[in-house]
Amino acid sequence: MSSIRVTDNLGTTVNTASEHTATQSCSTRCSDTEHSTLTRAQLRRLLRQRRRQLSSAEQRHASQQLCRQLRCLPEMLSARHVALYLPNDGEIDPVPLLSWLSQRNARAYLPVLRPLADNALWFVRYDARTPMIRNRFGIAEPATRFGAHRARRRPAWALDVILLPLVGFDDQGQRIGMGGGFYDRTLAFTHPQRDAGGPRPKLIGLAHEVQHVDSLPVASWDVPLDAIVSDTQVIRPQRRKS
Ligand SMILES: Nc1nc2c(c(=O)[nH]1)N(C=O)[C@@H](CNc1ccc(C(=O)N[C@@H](CCC(=O)O)C(=O)O)cc1)CN2
Ligand SMILES: Nc1ncnc2c1ncn2[C@@H]1O[C@H](COP(=O)(O)OP(=O)(O)OP(=O)(O)O)[C@@H](O)[C@H]1O
Repeated sequence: MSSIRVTDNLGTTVNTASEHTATQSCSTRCSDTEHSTLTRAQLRRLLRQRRRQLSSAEQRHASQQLCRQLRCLPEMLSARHVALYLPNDGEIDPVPLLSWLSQRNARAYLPVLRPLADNALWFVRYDARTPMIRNRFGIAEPATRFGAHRARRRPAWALDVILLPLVGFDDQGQRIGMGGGFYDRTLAFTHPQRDAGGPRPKLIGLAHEVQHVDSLPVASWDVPLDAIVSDTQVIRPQRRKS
């Protein structure tokens, strides 16, 4: 079984022993050597815990740094239709972009859990007048009845940029999300094995730098990202071959 060594910027070392397990030990910054086996679910829990532990001041600063970098990306500068998200569970906050998008006459969209329980997303137009509800995970989203009108949403292929919330990411552009597969299902048409060359949005993952690990296991359904932006850097992964 191959083992991938994963070191993150907190000094935690994770060796992924297979697609589903990872071995974690503390290196330089930890005094003791602790070994444990991490499943994908455990890694998700660890990284979610880290982002939740950031203080409000750290969150605010990270959000400012994130948005400063996003405002310089060519994809963002040319975008007319941009999907983002309202932060939850310590996610890095892209909301300050809303006023910038509006000044540029670009439209904003939010993910909405599709009502027919197929675990995929709609992207529904969002502004100050949009009626909101809480979805089954407690995240605010445009009301389902509002999004049910086709004119108020946009198919994923017709968006210019989708900003995706990440739970973890690596230098190769791999990501893990909340574990529902919502983005992977919705964006499966962009997968290198399915992509027929039609229009597709640029996929930009957003996360705090504390969610950065050296290497994540790849699942066959994972859609590759065009870029990842954290509070400190922009990563442009090499496009995966189909
Ligand atoms: N801000 C934000 N909005 C988003 C997402 C996201 O990741 N972030 N999503 C991205 O997909 C969708 C919602 N997906 C989610 C998937 C799982 C959980 C979650 O908290 N899962 C719990 C289990 C909850 C339960 O089963 O009742 C957990 O893992 O602890 C939350 C959102 C749509 N909107
Ligand atoms: N294109 C797809 N078609 C069907 N099932 C899928 C697809 N993509 C992902 N899934 C399923 O979704 C589940 C969760 O996938 P995964 O752990 O990769 O979620 P995630 O990437 O963390 O979540 P998200 O995509 O919402 O950010 C997996 O069990 C997988 O079988």
